[in-house]
Amino acid sequence: MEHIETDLLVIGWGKAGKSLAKALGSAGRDVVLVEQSDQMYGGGCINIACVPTKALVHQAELRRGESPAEWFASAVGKRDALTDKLRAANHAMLENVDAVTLVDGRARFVGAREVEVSAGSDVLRISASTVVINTGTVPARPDLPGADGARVHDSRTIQHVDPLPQRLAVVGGGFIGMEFAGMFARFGSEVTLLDGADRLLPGEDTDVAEAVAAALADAGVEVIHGARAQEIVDHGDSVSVAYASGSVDADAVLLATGRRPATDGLDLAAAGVDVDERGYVVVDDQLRTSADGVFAVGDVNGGPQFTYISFDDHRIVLDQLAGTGTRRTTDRVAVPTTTFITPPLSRVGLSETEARAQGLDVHVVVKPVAEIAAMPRPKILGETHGLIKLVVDADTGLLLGATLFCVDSQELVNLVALAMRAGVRASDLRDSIWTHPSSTEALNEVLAGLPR
Ligand SMILES: Cc1cc2nc3c(=O)[nH]c(=O)nc-3n(C[C@H](O)[C@H](O)[C@H](O)COP(=O)(O)OP(=O)(O)OC[C@H]3O[C@@H](n4cnc5c(N)ncnc54)[C@H](O)[C@@H]3O)c2cc1C
Ligand SMILES: NC(=O)c1ccc[n+]([C@@H]2O[C@H](COP(=O)([O-])OP(=O)(O)OC[C@H]3O[C@@H](n4cnc5c(N)ncnc54)[C@H](O)[C@@H]3O)[C@@H](O)[C@H]2O)c1
Repeated sequence: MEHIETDLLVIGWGKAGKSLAKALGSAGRDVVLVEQSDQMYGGGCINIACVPTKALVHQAELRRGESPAEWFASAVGKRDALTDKLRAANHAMLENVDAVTLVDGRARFVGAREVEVSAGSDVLRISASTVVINTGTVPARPDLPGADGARVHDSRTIQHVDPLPQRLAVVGGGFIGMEFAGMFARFGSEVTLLDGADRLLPGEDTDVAEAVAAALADAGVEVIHGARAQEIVDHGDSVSVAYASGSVDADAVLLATGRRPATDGLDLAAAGVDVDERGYVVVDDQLRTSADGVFAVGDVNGGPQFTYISFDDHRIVLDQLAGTGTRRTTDRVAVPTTTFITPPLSRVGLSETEARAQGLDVHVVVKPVAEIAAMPRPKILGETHGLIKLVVDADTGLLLGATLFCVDSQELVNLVALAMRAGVRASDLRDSIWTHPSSTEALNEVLAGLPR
């Protein structure tokens, strides 16, 4: 059996792993990166997750005319062309670094910092001074009768559903459920979203959840709350999803009920790597596992599941391998999120409910987007759903949090997050000069509601 020894072994081509491989390989350190699928070069984000789904959301928003199925098929073609291009670019990016060796196959630990990689009948043994586990997550199929039926999809397979389902039942009202529900409604499917909770976005303020529900309803999504799916029945030419108080008929079902760590067959125990009760690799605030010299980065370590968090994970590990060794996950402040419904829902910091629950003295300013006179951009784009809400510390005048449910919010939230990190006062954002017509200029008007 061939045996390779290397400085750094990366298992899985996730965002953190590829960034580490590029940085250390370019600095001349020997790196081996193992990826199990040639369809996943570059990792989940560019192949099956963030980028292709947002390409589909965009195509859905552009849809005009009377042939939903044709539009969808063409959108999927554009999606595939984009991912093919990105996958090739990602492969080239690492292939062109002399010190990086790319290995196709599935890795399995056989000892401390030692793996075997199988690709067909070939087996390769790799030992490394440092190992980085970056294997990501996979959909967590709920334990429901009928969940493995032919008409039942996860977030990956639904992107190639053929034909476009006339009726789609989406199970789960989290990030994936809401994004796909909104997208398929815009493609022309009749969408029913079943969610186990009493209302959408149970962690958000009521006015925000109501605004999101209104936008989804206007897009044609029917949301049924308190509907925890119990059984899926395939009727041959259709499918139904049963919950405690009823059932919904559909042509296809999307299960969007969360994800689980991709550690099957990795034999983490052989490396002395501990996992928690959900199977995620246990790490400290510098992403070190229980095994010396083994790190876990990205979704598999149980942290927030976002590409930019995986990217920041790479910075923390890189800092230990080639820097000062001081960077930690606890350094993260004001980390924003965006759910790509239409318009996008972006959040950073505390909600009003969270701030008040902490006993903070706050000023809250909020305005429906349609009523923000000094922000014509949503009217220009013809998308005036949503609201903008900011929570400000009454004592310091500093921003504590923001909910931006409006066009361009995936950009605007980054500016607000930076302001929070840099200690910029809300009044400075209110009094700043912003370009026109932009979405940023909403800050002039919405923050004008603060007491002077
Ligand atoms: C539908 C969807 C939409 C999303 N949209 C967004 C978004 O808009 N914005 C955002 O920030 N995040 C989004 N996310 C989350 C985001 O995709 C992940 O947080 C991100 O990809 C981080 O991944 P990672 O670094 O953990 O590794 P991944 O990108 O998951 O890569 C892990 C790699 O490891 C490989 N692998 C697994 N096991 C082995 C093994 N034993 N041997 C070899 N290789 C192995 C896998 O094939 C895979 O290529 C979305 C997720 C989904 C599912
Ligand atoms: N825009 C983005 O950044 C983005 C987009 C997609 C995914 N992601 C990441 O991927 C992760 C996984 O997304 P997800 O949507 O699968 O998980 P999630 O945890 O966000 O949501 C799962 C939802 O399913 C519901 N649920 C669970 N079992 C159910 C059942 N039997 N019947 C009805 N409802 C049920 C839960 O109440 C919850 O609302 C997210 O947490 C996020 O980190 C990010």
